[in-house]
Amino acid sequence: MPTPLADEFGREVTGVRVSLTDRCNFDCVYCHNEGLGDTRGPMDPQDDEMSADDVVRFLEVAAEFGVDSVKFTGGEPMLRDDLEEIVRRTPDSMETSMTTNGTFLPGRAEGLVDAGLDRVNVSQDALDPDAFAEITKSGAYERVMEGVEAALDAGLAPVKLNMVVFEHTAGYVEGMVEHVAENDGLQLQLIEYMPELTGRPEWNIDIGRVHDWLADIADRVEHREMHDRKRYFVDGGMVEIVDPVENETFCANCGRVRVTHEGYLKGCLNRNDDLRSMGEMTKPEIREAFREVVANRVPYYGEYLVENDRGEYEVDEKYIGA
Ligand SMILES: Nc1nc2c(ncn2[C@@H]2O[C@H](COP(=O)(O)OP(=O)(O)OP(=O)(O)O)[C@@H](O)[C@H]2O)c(=O)[nH]1
Ligand SMILES: C[S@@+](CC[C@H](N)C(=O)[O-])C[C@H]1O[C@@H](n2cnc3c(N)ncnc32)[C@H](O)[C@@H]1O
Ligand code: SF4
Ligand code: SF4
Repeated sequence: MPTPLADEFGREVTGVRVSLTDRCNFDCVYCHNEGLGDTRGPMDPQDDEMSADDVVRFLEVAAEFGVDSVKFTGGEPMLRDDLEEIVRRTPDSMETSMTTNGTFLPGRAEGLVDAGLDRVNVSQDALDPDAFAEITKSGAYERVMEGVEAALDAGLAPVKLNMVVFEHTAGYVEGMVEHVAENDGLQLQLIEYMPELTGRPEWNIDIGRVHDWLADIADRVEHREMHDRKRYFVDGGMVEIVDPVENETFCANCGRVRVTHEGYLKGCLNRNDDLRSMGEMTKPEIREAFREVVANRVPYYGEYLVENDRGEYEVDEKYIGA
């Protein structure tokens, strides 16, 4: 395996997150759409989306640089009819995973596994259909539950359930922790609500309290290398906390480059001032662009944003207009 590229903060890039579309059949109230804003708009295929060839060309270059995992996301990645083709053509050296709202997994999960999908995360913010409908602006609760079943039936266990923890869902955390403890093949990922790209800071809840509660009831706690995330083991279930907000340790352990649906390389979820188009690039040009994007990556909290005397984060002057 080639040695991965590292940025000047010593962060090796071993993973890529590829947004395959910014279209979506849901309209979740909190959605950051991987840093690109609103998902609302037409649901038909759009001309601005990377073709399967473009995605594969990029992944082949990333694999040459020792990137050993890819996450397909969106928008809703399963709105892409050529997803199976993309997964099939993903370099074998990469662990291939996807984050989806789950509605299209029934009928397609098995084909995706045949194509080489290794893992899936399904977003499920509550076990209550009414709360679910209110958050996602959709009535597809049953369909999502069927999607989780389809993924398990296709052999994708453990399936991670993604739950964004914010004002609307805080009351459902305990039930979700019990749910994954009681059901084999499920894990829970509690994602701190990120207000950076969506506004509405009033929806924040204190994720520290969730950590404390889990630490009290957990049999065991582990730290994952990626982002130094904590994993709590509760009654046989696994609960991981994703807490990137104002978390310098999280950013210091961040080793992933993103690609937007339009084929822009993006060094950080929270930034849009470092985008670099791959457009019609040839492989040698993509290699050069990838090297540059990695070289220019900086931890968002702690470097791009620094804490001032009042305890607020502000952009370090050296990055303004850079
Ligand atoms: N700020 C920030 N948030 C992230 C990062 N990675 C994941 N997140 C948040 O966590 C959400 C869920 O991530 P997923 O796409 O399900 O997957 P993951 O947790 O990154 O990866 P796995 O656990 O390996 O499946 C993202 O949409 C973000 O909201 C990151 O590098 N930075
Ligand atoms: C943008 S979605 C794309 C994939 C797919 N449509 C889905 O919902 O799983 C990826 C993940 O980001 C999470 N997410 C979206 N907006 C967020 C926010 N403001 N804060 C924290 N997580 C967020 C979602 O819950 C989902 O798990
Ligand atoms: S399903 Fe995913 S992409 Fe769609 S609105 Fe919800 S979080 Fe955003
Ligand atoms: S640097 Fe921080 S905010 Fe940016 S993608 Fe990495 S973990 Fe997320």
